[in-house]
Amino acid sequence: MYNDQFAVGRSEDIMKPSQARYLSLRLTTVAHTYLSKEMFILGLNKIKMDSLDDEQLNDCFNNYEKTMLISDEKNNSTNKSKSNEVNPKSEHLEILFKKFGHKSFRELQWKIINSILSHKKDNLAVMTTGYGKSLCYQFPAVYSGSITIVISPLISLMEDQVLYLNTANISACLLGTAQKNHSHTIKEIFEKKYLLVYITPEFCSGEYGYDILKSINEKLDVVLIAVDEAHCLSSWGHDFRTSYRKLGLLKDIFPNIPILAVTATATARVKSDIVKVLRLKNPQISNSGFDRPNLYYEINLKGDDVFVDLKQLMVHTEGKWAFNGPTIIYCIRRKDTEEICQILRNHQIECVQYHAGMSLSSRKDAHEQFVKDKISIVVATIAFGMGIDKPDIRNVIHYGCSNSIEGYYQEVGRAGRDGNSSKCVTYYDNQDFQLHEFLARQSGQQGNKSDKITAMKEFLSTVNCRRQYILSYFEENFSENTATQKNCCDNCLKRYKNPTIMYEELDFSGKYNYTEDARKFLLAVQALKESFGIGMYILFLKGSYSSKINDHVRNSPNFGIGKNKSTDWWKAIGYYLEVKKYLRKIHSKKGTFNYCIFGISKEGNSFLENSDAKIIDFPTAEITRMLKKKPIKTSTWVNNTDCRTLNGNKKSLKQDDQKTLDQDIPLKEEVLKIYNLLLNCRRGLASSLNIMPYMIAPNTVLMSIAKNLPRNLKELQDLKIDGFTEAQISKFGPQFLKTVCDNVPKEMSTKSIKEILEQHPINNVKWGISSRTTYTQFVNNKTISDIAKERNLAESTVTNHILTAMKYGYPIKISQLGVTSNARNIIMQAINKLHNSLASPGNILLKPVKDICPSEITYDQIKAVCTYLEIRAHLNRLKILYEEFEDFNYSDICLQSKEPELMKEENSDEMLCAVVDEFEKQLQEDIELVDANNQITQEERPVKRMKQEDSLLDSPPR
Ligand SMILES: Nc1ncnc2c1ncn2[C@@H]1O[C@H](COP(=O)(O)OP(=O)(O)OP(=O)(O)O)[C@@H](O)[C@H]1O
Repeated sequence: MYNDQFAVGRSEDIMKPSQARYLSLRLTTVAHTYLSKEMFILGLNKIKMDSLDDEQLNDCFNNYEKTMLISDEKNNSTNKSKSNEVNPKSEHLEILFKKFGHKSFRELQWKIINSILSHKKDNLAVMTTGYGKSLCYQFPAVYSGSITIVISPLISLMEDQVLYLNTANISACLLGTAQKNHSHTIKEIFEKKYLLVYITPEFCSGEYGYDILKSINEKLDVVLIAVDEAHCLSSWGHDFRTSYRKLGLLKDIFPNIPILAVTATATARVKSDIVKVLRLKNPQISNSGFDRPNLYYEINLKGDDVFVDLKQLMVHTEGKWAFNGPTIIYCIRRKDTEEICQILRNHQIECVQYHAGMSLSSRKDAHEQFVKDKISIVVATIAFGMGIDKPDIRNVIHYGCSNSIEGYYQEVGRAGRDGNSSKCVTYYDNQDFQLHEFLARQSGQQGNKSDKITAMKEFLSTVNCRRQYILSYFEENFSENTATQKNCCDNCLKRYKNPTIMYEELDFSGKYNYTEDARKFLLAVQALKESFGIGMYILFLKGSYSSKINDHVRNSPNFGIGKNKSTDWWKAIGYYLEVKKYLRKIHSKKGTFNYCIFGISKEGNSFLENSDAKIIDFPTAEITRMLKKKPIKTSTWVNNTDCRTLNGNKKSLKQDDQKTLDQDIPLKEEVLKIYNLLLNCRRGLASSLNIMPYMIAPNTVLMSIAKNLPRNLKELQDLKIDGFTEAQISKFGPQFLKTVCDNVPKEMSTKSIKEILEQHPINNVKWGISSRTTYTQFVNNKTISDIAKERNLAESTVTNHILTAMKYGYPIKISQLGVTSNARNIIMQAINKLHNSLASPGNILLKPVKDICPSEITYDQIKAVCTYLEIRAHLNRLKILYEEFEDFNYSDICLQSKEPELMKEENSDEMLCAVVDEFEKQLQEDIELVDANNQITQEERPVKRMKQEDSLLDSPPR
């Protein structure tokens, strides 16, 4: 049986796995040498793909992909020599900026677009949520003036895109089997009125649709066929649609037009399915990776009170609790969505409910209220899924865990599509797993789903970086060197706060010794002949009098060996042993009743047999909760390892990481005020035009306007704000400008530090010719050592010149002076330790600071930090609103004392908090002193350090 549809399940008529494996590997070898990817996949089909197990199939693809990668790299390096072809030309960038509002292409976007426009190549692109897949198929149409046909699974998604494109003056239409005005739209398509034609897969495969598409191909110029959410065509994907399966006919209709298949997630099996079903010819396969550095992952056990749990993520403002931005709360069951909605409403919190049991019109209504910013919380089952194009969702909360990492990744992927920091918080308990397992048994897909649930358990209980866990789960070539950051997940945040000194039972590296507990548990399993579920083993360990335990078992020498620990403790140990595969799960069936029992795995047996074997590992979340806390000495000098160096690999921040950190910077009250007014203005515009607010302008655009306060169209255009197209500026710019002009009195504008320091110079700053020369060279990209050599000066003299320039108001980034955030923290802690203050650092002696810092901290780094502190103190005393240096606040990230978790947890990063508190206190005292001298009342005084605004779009995940 040569199977055409290799992804249809396992055939009975199979060859032996070893045979299949041999063949597949052989084929891989042959493929490396002779075959295109398409041929390779077809070849694999012929050796009865369904006879391979997952591992074998993955091996095949991994081998193949590795070879492809190597040959791709080779090709790339040869291609790069013809570099004219590789880089976008000015005409591409012009269209990109005018029509889409972006200044440059993201790396894969251009690679794909170029291959379509220049080489008519088929493409399969796996790009993480928010990467910018749509540009890949929209740009070729706009650039070439020819049609792109886009096939997408959801009408609502297509409607949104059509609306958005039309708002941006890009002509687009939608054709679906259920659409009215068909004939009129079709007539307009043939009149060449549209560049983008969105169609449903059903329309495409119907007879009528087929004919229309055929004549489009014959009569019009088509540049590309795009298949969005392409994973839907694979039954191995998580959203299989039968209508997608028929999309192979696209190659019959458009034999010479390139196809681009895009999706956010695809395993090797799904990718092969896509290539096969769509009959892609020697496709270029691109993968953006799965990293979402702007997402913060946090996992908690459910508490006794839902509202108390949710409150942890809210802020209290104007007498009400609220999340800091649009929020989705996912529940496993419909009835949970009802309950949680009710709980929120009882606390006067507005929310809408969404699940598949609601009528279509109520679902549509709920969806609309959420995406149109009328209501900011939706409590939903996972039915609220694909098609949510809202870019500014700040929180995705799971009240009840997902049943797979794939599902979790998709669900949390809805957060932060605009690239801004967003939180993904899960509350779970063991009943969630039981529920998922029950549902898996009901669906008859127990084996596959059960493995996925186990992986989810591992993710929930891991004590390592969760971001790295996700990446290692999806990425075959994942390297543990992927940079983490202190705010990428709860585990990293905890590690950042140094957990090793927080619990008595942990060793210095924060690990727990599981050996004794694991041995006891496995002995219980052995005593009960590996025939029961976890509950029964716990009864044995606890020496229970339950009638379920018979006398024979009761007489076992190990009966009751776990009496001294609680049932919850043993449950947690049981789950740990399951996740770590010391226990093996056995699915059984009695009549129609499906159940699971646990036996001892090979690893479990070898552990039991070797009395010297030890299990020392990080504690799971459940275990951590039950550990005894240990008081922390407040005077401890915590030289925290920056989380980025977790694996001992110091890595510089990636651009996106930097972006996440930059968003942590608190904003001035005036900026927030204008920003909120602009949000209102946008809401009004959206409602009158009946479109989504983000189609008018993304939040980031409004924030940029609020920060820069343009007063006329030219000033607005000159800002060249990313994501604000020419069409949007001309349509909506005037309204935003009016909002700015009506609300910002001219004299209230903030001043640059340079302006302020010119009028109010810092005492004794001499801005001589030598300093000026150095500064000019420095801004012309010469390094400190280059300048020193060229001018025959000591490097420290050059650094002094640059610091003088800073005191004179010239914006210089502290990072340009070689001061990393870690070094800065260490120096600030040292200064605070010696001077009990950071607010008046004028008289700091450098040597004592140097003496208590690690040896790698240099005098020049200390001088730089002192200069920053000196300028800040000076500005704060003047009490004039100022625009920050580009990364002036960067040196202040650790001074955000308003981190809820940092403040909430006992024994938290005490040293840092002490620094923060001291700094704030001193600052307040200084201000009060000046106030008293100048007789200025509190009300008159402009606020310098701004409060974290509740509705702030950029508020950092903590
Ligand atoms: N080259 C670019 N430069 C800057 N921003 C970009 C660029 N390309 C896309 N974006 C922005 O990225 C965001 C996400 O784009 P898009 O909706 O196309 O992503 P996506 O990959 O389709 O995500 P999803 O899987 O969530 O639908 C949008 O706000 C878009 O404006």
